[in-house]
Amino acid sequence: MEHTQRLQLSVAPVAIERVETFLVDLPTIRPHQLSMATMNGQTLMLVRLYCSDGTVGVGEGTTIGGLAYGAESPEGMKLAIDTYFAPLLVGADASHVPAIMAKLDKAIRDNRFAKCAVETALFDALGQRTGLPVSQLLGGRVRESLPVAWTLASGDTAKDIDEAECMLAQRRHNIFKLKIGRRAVADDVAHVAAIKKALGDRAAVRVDVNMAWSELQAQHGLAALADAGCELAEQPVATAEALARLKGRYPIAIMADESLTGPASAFALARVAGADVFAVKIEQSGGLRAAQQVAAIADAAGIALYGGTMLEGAVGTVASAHVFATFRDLQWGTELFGPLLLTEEILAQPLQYQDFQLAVPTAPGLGIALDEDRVQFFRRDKKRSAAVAAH
Ligand SMILES: O=C(O)C[C@H]1C=CC(=O)O1
Ligand SMILES: [Mn+2]
Repeated sequence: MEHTQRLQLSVAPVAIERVETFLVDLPTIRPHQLSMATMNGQTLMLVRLYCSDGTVGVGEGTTIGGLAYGAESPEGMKLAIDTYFAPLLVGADASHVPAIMAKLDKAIRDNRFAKCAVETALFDALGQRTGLPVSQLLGGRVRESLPVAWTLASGDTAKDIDEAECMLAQRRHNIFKLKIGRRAVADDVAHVAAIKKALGDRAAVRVDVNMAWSELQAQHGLAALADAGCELAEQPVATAEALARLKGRYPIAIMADESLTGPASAFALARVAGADVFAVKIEQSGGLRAAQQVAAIADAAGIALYGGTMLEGAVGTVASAHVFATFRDLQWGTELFGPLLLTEEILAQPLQYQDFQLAVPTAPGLGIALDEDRVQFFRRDKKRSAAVAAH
């Protein structure tokens, strides 16, 4: 009897009744300097799907520096979902996640970040409906916590060393990614070498060039970085072909980030042996299942895995954590520190970062609850109307 009831529950249609999107603006704890932008704050595009069984799924779309990193901005994602996604979602059976995503893919080109936000919300609601964490819905987790790197990007060597020492003392991070590519190659190398020398064997040091180098600059830079004890360089150059030519020439791992925009690009990069490591990002991949496909391609090609971030807030970070928890191998750990870069907590219960790891939540769905008052407070539209009312 119980079995029959469960079966009915799992096949009974549940309609998406309403789609809500809004922007949340949060300050960063310090300016975050990347080669293409300096961030003083982060904007989260949150989407909520209200379903006929009372479940409400939440998802996040976030990027770096407005349109500096990619073609989708938070404002653009909101517009796309309100105008083009919502009519396709309302009335659809919320439990049929792959079918809904196929419908969206057919009607809407690209828009990977917005699709990822919607797929996250669908899985969150499905998890609440079934009592399962998103990682279980994605096939099952193989680890309960994830190593988390921290990015040093204050723009100042001494400040970065202090920040790293602080993180080591708190046992929060012992892997550091340094953002370089803004200055002359020699200056950047000196910056990295000074940090590695100060930290020694207590920490791993990696760099992210965010495509800023020419191939010739990369030849000089990678050789010098390897000598300085830097273990990995992320996207030193822009193209897959240039990455492939650099890979294997120096004793430093080459990781692809911007070159990965979903499974097809992962396949193309694997074919030219363009990287030692893939930085898998759920938004860049176009969703949670697409990120798993990118990881499967890496596995098949003998390419190692790293769990990347678009500096998402708590919702996108937890969605990523559920996905990365399902990877068979995660040789280079993750960088799921996004919420820690923000001054404000928007969850009722903060995520658990300890002993250099992030714990993957175990409750149904994403396993998190928003602090509704704080979310409402930081909503862009609420702040505007409050300002208008004051005049
Ligand atoms: O990887 C990127 O390019 C984006 C991002 C990830 C960490 C960070 O500080 O910036
Ligand atoms: Mn990167």
